[in-house]
Amino acid sequence: MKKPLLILVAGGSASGKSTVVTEILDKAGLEDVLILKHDDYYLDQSDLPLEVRYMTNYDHPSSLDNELLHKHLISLMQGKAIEKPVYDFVMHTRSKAIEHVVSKPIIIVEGILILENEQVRDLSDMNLFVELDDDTRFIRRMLRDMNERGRTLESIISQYERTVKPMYHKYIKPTKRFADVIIPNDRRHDIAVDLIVTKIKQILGERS
Ligand SMILES: Nc1ncnc2c1ncn2[C@@H]1O[C@H](COP(=O)(O)OP(=O)(O)O)[C@@H](O)[C@H]1O
Ligand SMILES: Nc1ccn([C@@H]2O[C@H](COP(=O)(O)O)[C@@H](O)[C@H]2O)c(=O)n1
Repeated sequence: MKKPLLILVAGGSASGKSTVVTEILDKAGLEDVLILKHDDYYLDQSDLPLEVRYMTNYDHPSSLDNELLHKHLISLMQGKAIEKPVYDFVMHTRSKAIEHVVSKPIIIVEGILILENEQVRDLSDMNLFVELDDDTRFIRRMLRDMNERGRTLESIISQYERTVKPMYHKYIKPTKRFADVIIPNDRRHDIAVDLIVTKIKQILGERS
């Protein structure tokens, strides 16, 4: 098996990381792709009471199990399968489920802090950063968290002010400097997507 192509996709919460990844894959006509969410690698907190878990700073690098992610990426890059944790956003911890995940020729990992860890960056072939202003991201996150993550408006606002916004500016935005391409999600970004698609095809061609 050829070495898989690893792409890391960072950007603030609700900046459009998943949406842009879908756009890239559709445009490239790529199907044999493994998409991993860094969110699944939040540390297990099942030993803590729920009230304490509510207060965890989920936008700080220390909330993520990068050691496990790194180990899993090494295995996947060697063509081996992994047993991946599955995160439960309602209970704020890992769920009891474990997912058996097989390696694919293209591996994409999305996450707010995916470009923060040097060991993970060292494995990557291409780093992308999706950019969107704070206000639009806040509105999109609010709608998503109420509809999909079981949150109240009050909890979304207080979490945003306490951790999401300050951590974005302290830890997430600075990782833009590690990006090969910055994708603006508040205006046309078809040129950025085309360049990325061309580069993916070039690397895959060289490896075949
Ligand atoms: N260009 C866009 N225009 C309008 N809505 C968008 C756009 N990009 C993403 N969204 C919406 O914003 C929300 C967050 O997008 P998503 O791709 O899930 O972000 P992320 O993966 O960064 O958290 C989703 O509801 C998505 O449909
Ligand atoms: N228990 C948790 C864990 C994480 N979050 C938030 O998720 C955001 C990252 O996910 P995106 O899909 O938005 O990139 C991050 O900003 C955390 O605040 C949470 O609310 N609860």
